[in-house]
Order: sequence, then structure tokens, then C-alpha cells
Amino acid sequence: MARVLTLTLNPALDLAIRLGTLQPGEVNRAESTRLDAGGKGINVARVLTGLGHDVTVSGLLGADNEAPFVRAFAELGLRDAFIRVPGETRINAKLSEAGGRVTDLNGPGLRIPEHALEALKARLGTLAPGQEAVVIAGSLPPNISPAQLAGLITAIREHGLPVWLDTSGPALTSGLAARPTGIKPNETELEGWAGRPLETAEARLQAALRLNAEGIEDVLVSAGAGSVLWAQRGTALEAVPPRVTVLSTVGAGDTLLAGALHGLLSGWPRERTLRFATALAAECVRHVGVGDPKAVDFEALQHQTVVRNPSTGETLG
Ligand SMILES: Nc1ncnc2c1ncn2[C@@H]1O[C@H](COP(=O)(O)OP(=O)(O)O)[C@@H](O)[C@H]1O
Ligand SMILES: O=P(O)(O)OC[C@H]1O[C@](O)(COP(=O)(O)O)[C@@H](O)[C@@H]1O
Repeated sequence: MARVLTLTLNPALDLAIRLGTLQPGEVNRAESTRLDAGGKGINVARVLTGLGHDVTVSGLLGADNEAPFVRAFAELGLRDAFIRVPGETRINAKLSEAGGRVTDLNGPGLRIPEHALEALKARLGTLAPGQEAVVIAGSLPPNISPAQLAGLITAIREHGLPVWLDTSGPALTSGLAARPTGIKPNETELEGWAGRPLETAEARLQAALRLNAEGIEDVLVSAGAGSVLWAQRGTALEAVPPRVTVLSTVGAGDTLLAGALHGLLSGWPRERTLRFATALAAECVRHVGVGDPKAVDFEALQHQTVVRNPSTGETLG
């Protein structure tokens, strides 16, 4: 199994709220609420450690409400290398309605003192050697610039490590200039990079292949229940997720990325990797929390995942 470092610059406590139908402007009575340590890099770490990898989590964490994170890291067996910053980590509300609609309300996050980013860079200098892959995932805190993110990617790439980036907007655009090895945009994030709507499968395929040509080896484009497109060094595969009943889509993108990285680090063929990652992400949306490869029907979910060549439509496997 591999050693992996995940970086979450803007973690969050996820407040999962289940309710029948949201009545905006009214008093709503929730069926249940649950607070979990979250943020994209931490979710990726959750999945990877569950799959047997040796995972270190780092980034920038509010010192004033760190307890749920510290507890989660200890329970999951994650090595905690977060830099503590003054203040509280944000709380992101996730509303899941009975009909399957999920609404995310994500906070901006903490302002980061300059010395904390310097401390993180110094820590990365000691953490990076010996890792086999680094994942940088999630939004940026309000006063960390996209250029600073690009600087972090460059510094890690200088250690000769593959870097996967999952972010959006200007952070994605700027991060791409530092040539991460892989990215996992959803359709909207890919359109944000392209600067125009990508309405057809062919337009999304061409955009992903263009990113390959610009030096991004792996481009994994997710589109919810629709499909996953994986362009790798100029050739593409596509998967259609199995049909499942949606309870919470939070963590699905993180699960997809972690599942793909697991296959890559395990040296699996691409078709197996894409099938596994797509099915694991579909498993995730059936409940609160990340995808569980030990789910009793996970084998069946993989069988129900269709993997095909997006150019010819030929089904594989
Ligand atoms: N309704 C759904 N049914 C089945 N699988 C889903 C569904 N929504 C998401 N997934 C799985 O989760 C992956 C990531 O979801 P997506 O919404 O595209 O990511 P993100 O959360 O990053 O926007 C999809 O590629 C798919 O495998
Ligand atoms: O950093 P951002 O973009 O605000 O996203 C943070 C949110 O992303 C999550 O990691 C979920 O991500 P995905 O649903 O895209 O997998 C939540 O835990 C967290 O609240």
C-alpha cells in the first residue's frame, strides 16, 4: 500500500441535516442532524486509509474547535500534520431533503496569518519526501491567493511527486499553470476553466483532451448520476454510475478521486480503476459519509457500472 499526503487548506465541520422538504423562510424541523470533520482532502484521506493506505493529513486548521478533527484523525488512523491557526474552522451546512435534493451552504473559512502559510510550506518540505502521491483538495481560505496555491503545487512537484488537484474557479485555473499530475473537476468546474458552456459529451471530451495536451496527465470529469470521463495522456474512458437512491451527495467527488488514486497506486488497469472509483462514489451517495468498499453489495455496484470508450461507445469488461 502507498504513502499519501492530503492537503486541505480550508477544512470544514460538515453539519448534515436531514428533513422532509425545506420550507425557506419557515421554521423547519429536521429529522436528524450530525456534525463531522470534513473538507475535501480529509474526505479523500478517509477513503484512502479505509483502503489500507498510509495517509498523512495536513493543511490549515482552526485551533479553537479542533477537537472533532483530532478525534476523527485518531479513530481513522490518520497522521495529523495540520498547522493550527487562531480561530474556528468553518461549519458547512448540508441539507438533504427526502426527494434526494442536497443543498450545500459552505462558509468562507478562516483568515490565515502569513506565518501559518510559511509554517505549512516548511512542514511540506519535511513531509513530502517518502510520499507516493499528494492530493490538494478544496477551496482556498479567503486570504490565500490562487497564485499561492500554484506556488505550493510547484514546491511539491519539485520533490518529484505526483500531485492531484481538486478545486474550482480561479484556484483551479491558477493551479493548472503549475501542472498538477491530475485533476477532478465536475462539469461546472470544467466549464469554468474552459470559459464557456460545454453542453455535449464531445465538447467535454475535447476540453479534457486539451488539458492532457497542456500537460495534465489525468483529467477525471464527474457529472453526478450522468457519467465520469477520464482522459489520460490523450486517451479517454467513460463510465456510467449504477442507479442508486440518493440520500447525501456530500463526499461523492472526494470518494471518486480517492477511488481513482487507489487504482492508480495499486497499478490496476484503467478500466478496473474507473469502474471501482465510479461504483464507490455511487455507494457514497446512498448515505451520509464517504463511500464504503465493504458495503455488502459493492461487488454488484461494480458490475452495474458501465465502462465504455467515449468515442466508439464500445462497452468494456
Ligand atoms: N445521483 C447519483 N447516482 C449515482 N452516482 C452518483 C450520483 N451523484 C454522484 N454520483 C457519483 O459520485 C461521483 C461524483 O459526483 P459529482 O456530483 O459529479 O461530484 P462533485 O461532488 O465533485 O460535484 C459521480 O461521478 C458518480 O460516480
Ligand atoms: O472547500 P469547499 O469547496 O468549500 O468544499 C468543502 C466541502 O467539500 C466536501 O469535502 C464535500 O466535497 P464533495 O461533495 O465535492 O466530495 C465537504 O466535506 C466540505 O464541506
